[in-house]
Amino acid sequence: MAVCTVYTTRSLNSTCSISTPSKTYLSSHQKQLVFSSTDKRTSRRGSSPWVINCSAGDSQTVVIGLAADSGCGKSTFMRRLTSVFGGAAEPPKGGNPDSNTLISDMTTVICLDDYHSLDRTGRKEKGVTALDPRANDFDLMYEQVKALKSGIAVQKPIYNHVTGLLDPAELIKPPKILVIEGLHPMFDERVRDLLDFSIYLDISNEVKFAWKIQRDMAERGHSLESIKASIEARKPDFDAYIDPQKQYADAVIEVLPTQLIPDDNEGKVLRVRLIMKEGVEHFSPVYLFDEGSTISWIPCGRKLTCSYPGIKFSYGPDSYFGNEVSILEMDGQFDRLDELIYVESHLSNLSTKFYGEVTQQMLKHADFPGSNNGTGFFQTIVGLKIRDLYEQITSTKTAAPLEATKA
Ligand SMILES: Nc1ncnc2c1ncn2[C@@H]1O[C@H](COP(=O)(O)OP(=O)(O)OP(=O)(O)O)[C@@H](O)[C@H]1O
Ligand SMILES: O=C(CO)[C@H](O)[C@H](O)COP(=O)(O)O
Repeated sequence: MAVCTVYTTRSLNSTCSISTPSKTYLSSHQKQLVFSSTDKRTSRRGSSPWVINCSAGDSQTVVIGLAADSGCGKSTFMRRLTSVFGGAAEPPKGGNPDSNTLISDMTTVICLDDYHSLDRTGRKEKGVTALDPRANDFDLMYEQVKALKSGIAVQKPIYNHVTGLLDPAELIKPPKILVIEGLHPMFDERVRDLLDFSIYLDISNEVKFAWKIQRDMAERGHSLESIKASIEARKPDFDAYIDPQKQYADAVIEVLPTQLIPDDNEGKVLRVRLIMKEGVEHFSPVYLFDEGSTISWIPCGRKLTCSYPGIKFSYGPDSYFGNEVSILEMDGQFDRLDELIYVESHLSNLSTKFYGEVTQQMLKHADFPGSNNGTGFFQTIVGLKIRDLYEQITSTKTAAPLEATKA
């Protein structure tokens, strides 16, 4: 006898069904569907013939993908994003203290490291890195993201970064906004197709190295040689499996060394480019002064304090992996965050709810890495665009039945 429980956050008038090869079990008017059958379920990691479906109720899970290599600012970005929606993001209450999941009122952020199919020892034995698709279970990732998007809770595995082992699973309920962050959110076509919006953090090698040194030497006690060796060892797989995902992203935040200081090798002043795909549903790219024009702007004058090497903005249309894009670029850093309002007031399509909201968010998190340059600025803007996308998607869904009635 097999017993299966489906938790759904869909409305009470939604219908859930589970199809096995021999029968379809149907349940309506229930938030929790419990059923039993004599069918045998195949292993969780095998190709399961059980298909679980819930009809759309009045709730909707919007799925966002965030891809980047390790140590490239995903956690910092997530903290900025969840702050836009309000409330604190915390690990599941009473669960595994080493859980990688962060839950707030509106958002649940799951880390795709949890879909590593090989633990640290397993990878060592097989001679593969965590970036290698063979070390990850994309079938399970797809099944579970699809279930959450359909309003069904899942038992997600946990990869424990402290022990390097795969821990017992944790229950993840469908949130309003599900963020899947990690190495491979856009690698598998099936998972990619589930994303309502995708972001890639493209940190150039020079900058990645500077950040790694800062964190792993200062905070984790690693040596310079071991950091260099770890970056070199990951590079072939990074180039093969992680980097190519940027072609699918709706927005890319590219972080490069500054061009304002000739031959700069400190990596402290950054040139950051926000590459925004045109024609993405529910997403209108931000622009500077005049949409579609090519602009170069040095705002350092009476209203913005700029010490050496100053700040330079650029904006214009471009092409990226054959796609039409708009690129907003900022090279340099802010001296005074409160003056950011001057820059904000020259940008359009920011999806703010009130004048100065970007500046307010930046001031709120002035202590986060990147708050004085384009990384923090553009991450905050993307956070506001995601809020807008969520509001558009959910309002479209709730408006749809009305339209049908009218017709
Ligand atoms: N915008 C930034 N400017 C300067 N340094 C940054 C920035 N973002 C991140 N860093 C540096 O990189 C480190 C890693 O950042 P973060 O923890 O956000 O990355 P991550 O991608 O989540 O890493 P991991 O996957 O390894 O957990 C930070 O401790 C900080 O030193
Ligand atoms: O690329 C990574 C993503 O965070 C990690 O290196 C990967 O998850 C393996 O983790 P660990 O080094 O803790 O075994």
